[in-house]
Amino acid sequence: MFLAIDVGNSNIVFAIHNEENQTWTNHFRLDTEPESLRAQLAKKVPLYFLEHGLGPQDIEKIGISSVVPHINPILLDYCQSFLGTKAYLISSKSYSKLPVKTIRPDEIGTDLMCNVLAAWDRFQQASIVVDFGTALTFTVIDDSGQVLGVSIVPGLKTAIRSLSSGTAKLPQVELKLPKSVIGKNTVHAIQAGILYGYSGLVKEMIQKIKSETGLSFKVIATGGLSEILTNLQEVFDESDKNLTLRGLRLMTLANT
Ligand SMILES: Nc1ncnc2c1ncn2[C@@H]1O[C@H](COP(=O)(O)OP(=O)(O)O)[C@@H](O)[C@H]1O
Ligand SMILES: CC(C)(COP(=O)(O)O)[C@@H](O)C(=O)NCCC(=O)O
Ligand SMILES: [K+]
Repeated sequence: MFLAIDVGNSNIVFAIHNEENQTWTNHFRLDTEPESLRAQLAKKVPLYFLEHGLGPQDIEKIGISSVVPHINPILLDYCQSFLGTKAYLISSKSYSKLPVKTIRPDEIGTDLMCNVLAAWDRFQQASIVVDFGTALTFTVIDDSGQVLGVSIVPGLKTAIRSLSSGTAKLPQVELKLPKSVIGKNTVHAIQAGILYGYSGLVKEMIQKIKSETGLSFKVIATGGLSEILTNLQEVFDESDKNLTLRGLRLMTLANT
């Protein structure tokens, strides 16, 4: 079995891929910044393995994508000592053998490269990957697999959190699309502004990317919050919460 570890700014996702029947069988999430990551790893991972009848011997290969560098040594050490496997950490050196290319390998997030690799594997054509994570990102590849660039805005939860923490009277609200765009109370006002505002943002970004490049794109949604904007379904050709994990696996296999 293959273990994918995707370290984002909010969550560390652990996912197991069964190489025999080619399915993702198990997922679980840890907070990226818990009190003590080492303690959580030592407690939660073994418990999860135990509950699902898994043991370290079941894990044949491990790949890690991380956009939170200080977590890396902790995870690498954990994989070696608890799982007995040296994990492959995706880096700027991981891209040379891939069908997708970037001119700024040292800067672009490894998660975004995983996303476009999985998109390419799926469609082999120009694509825009929209990732609804801590940040909301648009990663654009052309029809030769070249990354044309990335656009980044605060993610949905990040926007709501920053609005609440920057004001005296605005609460944190549930990420729920209200019926009306005109808020009738403070909670609805924030939900209307953020959720309808972000829907418009996503549509405008996709439109702009299309008109600026003149390309015809597949548009793929991913990320923990990709199902919040239910009114955007027609905008996406595909929605795949496992996109980053799929790319992470392909990139690890291409390099190990
Ligand atoms: N199934 C889910 N339901 C609700 N919220 C989720 C779910 N999965 C993830 N989230 C939340 O969505 C946000 C973005 O998650 P994720 O895409 O994993 O972000 P990142 O990659 O930046 O860590 C996080 O705040 C996370 O807690
Ligand atoms: C843009 C990101 C913060 C997204 O991270 P996430 O929302 O998944 O936690 C991450 O991909 C990153 O740190 N990228 C480096 C900058 C770049 O891609 O240009
Ligand atoms: K992510």
